[in-house]
Amino acid sequence: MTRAVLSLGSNLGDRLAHLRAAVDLLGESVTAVSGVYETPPWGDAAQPSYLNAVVLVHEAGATPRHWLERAQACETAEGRMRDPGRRFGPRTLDVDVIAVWAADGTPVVSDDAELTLPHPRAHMRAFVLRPWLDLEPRGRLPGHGPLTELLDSPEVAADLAGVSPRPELSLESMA
Ligand SMILES: Nc1ncnc2c1ncn2[C@@H]1O[C@H](COP(=O)(O)OP(=O)(O)OP(=O)(O)O)[C@@H](O)[C@H]1O
Ligand SMILES: Nc1nc2c(c(=O)[nH]1)N=C(CO)CN2
Repeated sequence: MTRAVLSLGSNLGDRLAHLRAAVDLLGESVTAVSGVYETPPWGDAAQPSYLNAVVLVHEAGATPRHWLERAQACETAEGRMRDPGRRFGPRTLDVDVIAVWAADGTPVVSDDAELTLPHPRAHMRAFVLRPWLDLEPRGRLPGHGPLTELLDSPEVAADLAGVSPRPELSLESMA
């Protein structure tokens, strides 16, 4: 069994439908789905706001690369286009692999550019940490510490002020 945290984001088209499609495609691997949050764009301000959520996934024998492939399959299914000139630009669906744990609970650490684990920018992103906190109030980002402490850091706390719950947009029924 490997366990992973995946983040979902969308700021183009029917944002909620893209998030729902990801939960649907991940299917029975999904064990928990966070609330949906409206979040200001991070890293590239000139774009629409995002809807973000986090899912927990489990699957017997799944490798870290399996989770990357599942994430990328979701993005492809939702028509994700890459603009090489705009690293943090708008997208129909972004699915990032935030962290993966081996069967014995050990976090996977990787500096491979194809799959860096934990995700190298997750600790700076209120749009990842806040939805994850819904699911694991005592959660820890491997190598960085408790979610609560990361959310309290000045940089993340400033972004957190702009992160708004959208309870009317639940993904829960999709799990
Ligand atoms: N933990 C990870 N999760 C997802 N992709 C990763 C990860 N580590 C490395 N990558 C690689 O990053 C590449 C770019 O991914 P992508 O276009 O989704 O980045 P991005 O979403 O624009 O930026 P960010 O990763 O900061 O959210 C992918 O081809 C993938 O191989
Ligand atoms: N609020 C928010 N900002 C982002 C997001 C995202 O999912 N949410 N994803 C990005 C991809 O690198 C860049 N910026």
